[in-house]
Amino acid sequence: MTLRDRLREDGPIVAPGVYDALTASIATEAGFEALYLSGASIAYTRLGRPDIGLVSMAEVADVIAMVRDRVPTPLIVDADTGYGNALNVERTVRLFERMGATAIQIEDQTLPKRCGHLKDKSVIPTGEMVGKIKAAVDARASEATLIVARTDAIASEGAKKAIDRALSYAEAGADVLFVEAPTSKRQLAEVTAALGGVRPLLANMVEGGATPIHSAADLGELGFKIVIFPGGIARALARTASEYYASLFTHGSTTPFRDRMYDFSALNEVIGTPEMLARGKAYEAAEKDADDPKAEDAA
Ligand SMILES: C[C@](O)(C(=O)O)[C@H](CC(=O)O)C(=O)O
Repeated sequence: MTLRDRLREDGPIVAPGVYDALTASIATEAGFEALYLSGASIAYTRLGRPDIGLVSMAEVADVIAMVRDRVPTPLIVDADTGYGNALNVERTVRLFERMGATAIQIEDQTLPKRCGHLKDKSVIPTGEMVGKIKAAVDARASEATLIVARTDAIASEGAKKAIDRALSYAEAGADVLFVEAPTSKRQLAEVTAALGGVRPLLANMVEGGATPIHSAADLGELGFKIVIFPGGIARALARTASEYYASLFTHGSTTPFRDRMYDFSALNEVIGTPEMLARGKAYEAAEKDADDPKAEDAA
């Protein structure tokens, strides 16, 4: 089922953040029906830096391709501002779609953008963003590719103006609306009351961010259709990494940490080593059969 079809069915779609092929495959194995390729998590893990517009279009495209090579799970890709104006958006949408994005999210921040949960954000004029959404819709090769329009306007213009912007972006052709960083349950409900009947809505859960954390079930009841937990995995892994390195530094051994780690064979299971090696062997056997004239005669 395409993500577009799934959006017409009941129940919220929970899309956990991923930032590489390993996290994408582990999340898929856990059972999630869609994944969110988080720009923040790429910045945190690849650059060890904040989500302030440092990651380039080509770097994200690379990650999409590597995730796609590993899992077929629908992938919602964070394209930040589209890396420039409407013409940059065109190129971004074409490239990300080719690499395997299922949905592409474009936001209305000025450049350089910053994480929606940091202070001092600013937004471009509504008309300019409408042009960028139109460019995104026109640039996609397939109707199956969804365009997610995000507005960051709550912080600078308030919820009412952010909702008006989202309505304009829907009119421009956006398939999914994402009003970033409501600061209370009341504001989350204001968003769903105004926009729930217009387009499927996306809610963003950032642990310690501006929006109070709710479960996917609660957000589904409020009227959200997609719930992302974009940076949670980077926060969980960063904490594990700190504790792991501190333990190794103190003890000069990984043994005290062993019950919190996969061992060699457990990780090999996670990354599919036995299955891959078996496939390699099967190809070797096929190659040998093809070289062996007796095998050909027998066939
Ligand atoms: C959704 C988001 O754009 C992301 O990059 O994943 C971020 C999330 C985060 O910083 O944890 C955001 O701006 O909300």
